[in-house]
Amino acid sequence: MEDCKKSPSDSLSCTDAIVLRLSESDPLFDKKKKLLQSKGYDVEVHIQLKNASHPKWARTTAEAMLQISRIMHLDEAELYFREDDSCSPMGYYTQKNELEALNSMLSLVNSSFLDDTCSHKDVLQDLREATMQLICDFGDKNITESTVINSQNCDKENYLLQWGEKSGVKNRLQIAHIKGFGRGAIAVTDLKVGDVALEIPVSAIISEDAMKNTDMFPALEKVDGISTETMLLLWSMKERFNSSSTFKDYFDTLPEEFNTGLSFSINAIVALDGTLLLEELIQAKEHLRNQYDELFPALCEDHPDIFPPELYTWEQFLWACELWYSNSMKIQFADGALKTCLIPIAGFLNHSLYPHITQYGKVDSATNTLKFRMSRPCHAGEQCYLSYGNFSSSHLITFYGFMPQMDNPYDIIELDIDGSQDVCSDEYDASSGTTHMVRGTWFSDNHSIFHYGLPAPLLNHFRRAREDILDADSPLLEKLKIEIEILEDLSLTFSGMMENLGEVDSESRENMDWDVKLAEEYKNLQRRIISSILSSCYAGRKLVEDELCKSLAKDDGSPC
Ligand SMILES: C[S@@+](CC[C@H](N)C(=O)[O-])C[C@H]1O[C@@H](n2cnc3c(N)ncnc32)[C@H](O)[C@@H]1O
Repeated sequence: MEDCKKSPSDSLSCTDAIVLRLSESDPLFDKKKKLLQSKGYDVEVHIQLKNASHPKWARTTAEAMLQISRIMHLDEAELYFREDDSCSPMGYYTQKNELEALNSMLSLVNSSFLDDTCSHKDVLQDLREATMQLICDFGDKNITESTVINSQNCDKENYLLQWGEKSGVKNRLQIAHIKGFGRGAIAVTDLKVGDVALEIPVSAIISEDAMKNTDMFPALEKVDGISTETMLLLWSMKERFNSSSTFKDYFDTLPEEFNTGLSFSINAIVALDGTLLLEELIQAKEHLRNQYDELFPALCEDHPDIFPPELYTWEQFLWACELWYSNSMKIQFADGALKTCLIPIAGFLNHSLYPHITQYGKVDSATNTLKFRMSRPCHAGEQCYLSYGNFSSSHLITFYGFMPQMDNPYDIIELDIDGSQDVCSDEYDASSGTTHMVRGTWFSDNHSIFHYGLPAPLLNHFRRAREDILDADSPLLEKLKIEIEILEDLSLTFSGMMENLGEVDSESRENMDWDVKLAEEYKNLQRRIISSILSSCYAGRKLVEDELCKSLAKDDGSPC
């Protein structure tokens, strides 16, 4: 799941201003700086509280802060696909970016509020309300379908909740079986922005500390080059069968099979022919098999009492890999240490592109607990979602075994084009030197001529490649001809990709095994993305040809 990330903005508060500041340690600092500057902002923006003069100040200021905060929270792909001229002042990049941007504003306002030196509490209160209102307005525009919930009896899960209560867990979630999700967490009461849905004491978190107190640790320490994560994984393979484990109730809730891409059958792998996921899965599995072969049977032979061979088979190793990939979280502890952990109860939270909880990776040093705070409201009875990260469907299939139901803006196809030559001089230089990519063109609002719903950095890359035959003063006619060439080249590339995917499987999904079904769904998604690009190229070509025709008619007076 998602790493605990340092916020891209180091924002400050002071007595009479709120300061939004882009952190210099942000790996995308230069690109974001240019984007901010192109919109008339600096990397540090002071919001003067004493300027709050008119009744609409709070709302207008919150909206302006949001524009800045959005940019500060963009990731690489969001930055690449941003659309300047189509983005209305209140248009958002992705739902996750919007929530992060709004919540970081809220925490900034809240921390100013707690600052005793601040003499503008009434203004801050208005700003807080305006920000909360923006979160609610955004929620109203993005209503997620209510999920059919089957609240069956969950004995093992209930034991775990009881164990949690005894261990000091504070919980406002109930566990239920949800169609299409396995188990999930449901809000017991209405949860507001900022409410803590779940609070787990550090003592109830499974981290390397549990493993370091066992007789396994001294043996593992001697293994050359072994990582702490691998030690922990090997520990969990045995601990799951330990009837006196502190975490027995947690291990009892884990499934016998995880059904991630790592356990795809050969039929599912074959079904992925023509997709990049095929290669990704094969490589991931090969990597794990090599890792297993490096450790076993050697460890079992050297320490049969610590590593009983029947617990350390390849199948059990793969199960543990799937457990850690699909359920672990990277947590920053109070001493600053970053550790990969399993978190009982929090492990029931499913992923969404429009999550309720976005920031959860840092232990609160005052309480020594991990808090799962709401970034948007969740009504009683609704499923409460987490964000596992900005992952593509191929990553989610490989390591989690599912594909999001909503359109995923992180489903990108990277193109084998060298972008390092893109030394920038135009308005799109924020993306120079990056990998070029495409995604479903339905995400774009701008399908007009010279845009076509395709990413500007990609189009500009191709335009630059033809710079020797074109300059800024070239006649429109020449420019249009080049546009046609670019669209033709793109059509050719993507037609080839489409052909590689082969015919659509006509077999009914009902009769397919889970993995073949998932593989087919993934392949259909790839077809849909490529088809949208081909349609955009086709429609774009028509637009350019019409323009070309008009331009020729103007030049020689003939009718178009
Ligand atoms: C951390 S666990 C969440 C709890 C899990 N549903 C269970 O029953 O134990 C992660 C797993 O939940 C499932 N999952 C998470 N988000 C999902 C989603 N949006 N759609 C379908 N399955 C999801 C996947 O099987 C994933 O590997």
